[in-house]
Formats: sequence, C-alpha cells, structure tokens
Amino acid sequence: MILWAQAKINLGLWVGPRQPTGYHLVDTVMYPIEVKDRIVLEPSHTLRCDSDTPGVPVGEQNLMMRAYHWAREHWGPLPTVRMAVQKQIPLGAGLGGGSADAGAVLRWAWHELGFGPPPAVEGTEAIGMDVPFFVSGRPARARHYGELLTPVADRLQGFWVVLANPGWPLATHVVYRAWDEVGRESDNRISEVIEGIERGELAVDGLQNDLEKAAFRVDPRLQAFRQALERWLFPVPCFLSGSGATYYMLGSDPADPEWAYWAQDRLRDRGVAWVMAARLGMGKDEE
Ligand SMILES: C[C@](O)(CO)[C@H](O)COP(=O)(O)OP(=O)(O)OC[C@H]1O[C@@H](n2ccc(N)nc2=O)[C@H](O)[C@@H]1O
Ligand SMILES: Nc1ncnc2c1ncn2[C@@H]1O[C@H](COP(=O)(O)OP(=O)(O)OP(=O)(O)O)[C@@H](O)[C@H]1O
Repeated sequence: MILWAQAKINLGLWVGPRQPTGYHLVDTVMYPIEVKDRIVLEPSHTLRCDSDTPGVPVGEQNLMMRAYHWAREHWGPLPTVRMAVQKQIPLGAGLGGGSADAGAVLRWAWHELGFGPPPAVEGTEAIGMDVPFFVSGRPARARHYGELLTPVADRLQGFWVVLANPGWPLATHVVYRAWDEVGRESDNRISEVIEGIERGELAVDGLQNDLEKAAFRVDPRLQAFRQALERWLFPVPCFLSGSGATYYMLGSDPADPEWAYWAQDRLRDRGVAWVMAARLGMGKDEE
C-alpha cells in the first residue's frame, strides 16, 4: 500500500513566551500543500522503518515508528509492517515533513482498525505538536502549543505558490530557543488571515512569522537568502514557513499557475537548492 504524506505551510505564526513545560504558545494557520512524501507499507515478519533519503533516521528514531507504536498502544493491535519513506519534503524545512509522515501512518492505523472517519487527533501531540494537524489533514488554526485545532475554511484550495529552500536545515527547537533571546510578541493579526481565507483570499499584509528573526539569528545565511529571493521575484513578498528555512511566495493571481512556474524556473536558474511550484489544498491520501 502507498500512503501520501502532505506538507504544510504556516500562514502567519505568532509566538508567545516559553511555558514551564518548555513549549511556547503559538497561534497560526496551517494549510496543506501538495508537496508529499511517498510511504510504502508492506506486510513484514518484523517491524521495520527505512528510507533511502540521506539524513532521514531509520528504525526507532523515525517519527513513523513512533506513530506506529503510539497507535498500537492507544488504539489497538496493528499488523506488523515495513514502512519505507521516499522523501520529497525537504528535511528541517518548516514544512512539517517528519510530522506529515507520522500523520499518514496514524491515518492508516485508524482506517486499518476499522474506525470510521475522521481519525481522532487527541493525544497525538505526544509524537510532535504538529502531528494532530497532519492526522486531520485539514486547514486549521492551531493554538496553544500547536495541537489545539479549529477548522478553517478550505477556500484557498488550488492556490499556486512557489516554495524555495536554501538546501540546509534549521532545527525547530534551536529556533524556538533563539526566540527566547531575540523574540518579541507582535500584534496578532490572525483574524485578518482567517477572514481573508473565508473570502477566498490570502491577506498577505497580515502574514507574519515571529520565528523569522530567531531563525536569522540561528543562521544568518537565511536573511541573505530572503533578500536574494525578494530581489529575484521583485515585487513579490516572501513568507517563512514554520521555523524555516523554506519561504513561500505567490503571484497577483494565485489561481493562475503561470506565475508560479515562471518563478520556479527563475529560482532554479539562479541556483536555489530546492524550488517547487505547488498548489495549496488536500490531495489524495493513498493509492
Ligand atoms: C514551527 C511549527 O512547525 C509551526 O507549525 C511548530 O511549532 C513545530 O512543531 P513540531 O515540529 O511538531 O514541534 P515538536 O516536535 O513538538 O517540538 C520540537 C521542539 O520545538 C519547540 N517547540 C515546539 C512547539 C511549540 N509550541 N513550542 C516549542 O517551543 C520545543 O523546544 C520542542 O522540543
Ligand atoms: N519520517 C521522517 N522524515 C523526516 N525527518 C524525520 C523523520 N522522522 C524523524 N525525523 C527527524 O526529524 C528532523 C526534523 O525533520 P522535519 O523535516 O520534520 O523538520 P521540520 O520540517 O522543520 O518540521 P516542523 O515544520 O514540524 O518544525 C529530521 O532532521 C530528522 O532527524
């Protein structure tokens, strides 16, 4: 069986102070995007988790394995399988790659156990704060530590964006740690973003990512990367997803793929390590 694990982008991200738990309060909209990992699941005599992508942990360190164990413990017995992931989502990119894979395994487990849709997300934050979103797979506002979800209208489905990643990762916990030093709470404009989505628009003036300054601090190359993107795609603004290092950009008519493909070619010509024109919204779950 083939499972598809879709990435997300954050449409705005506001961060509050670190709590005694070690986590920060956040407020963001997470939107699925059609960049996806391919996971092959097959019956096996022993439980295994592999990947042919360099840098992806295999075995117990992989989030798919943690998701499998979690589902078996909390939902019920599962067949013994080999899980193999082919990554398309870049690593440490703010696109939620590992959490997306975990979400896909949990969705499979829910279905496998004969429970009806939608899969329950409760408790899955034990695997990662982004995981409940990936289990649900639907556009949502995410609050508290990111696990508290409220559905958001799926009115941006089909919008074209171009994603650009500089080719090196940023570790989420390091960026949050840097936020403790340089971060400042900013005006929360998420209602503008949500109202825009309800009208079928992306309110770009309200999009802001509080982690960006912290990410610049962790790796100053990111600021130079952003400046280069802005120069190459002028006058289009760039928005950082999650804890970075991926930026997304959209043209004046996001329903039209032409600008996204033009931008994709232009950034590839300029040597950007990973670039992809992709649509927002939910794709198919499995093959
Ligand atoms: C940046 C975002 O992707 C935005 O959606 C998320 O906030 C990160 O979610 P995630 O990668 O699923 O995060 P986790 O794997 O749960 O946590 C990784 C590390 O990030 C930090 N972390 C994460 C979420 C949060 N609300 N506050 C935090 O401070 C913690 O140091 C934690 O140890
Ligand atoms: N299935 C997986 N795919 C990718 N990385 C994984 C996986 N399982 C565990 N990891 C580990 O998780 C780390 C972070 O990976 P990931 O790509 O999810 O980060 P991210 O995109 O920054 O996530 P987020 O947006 O949730 O902060 C990787 O460097 C890797 O060590």
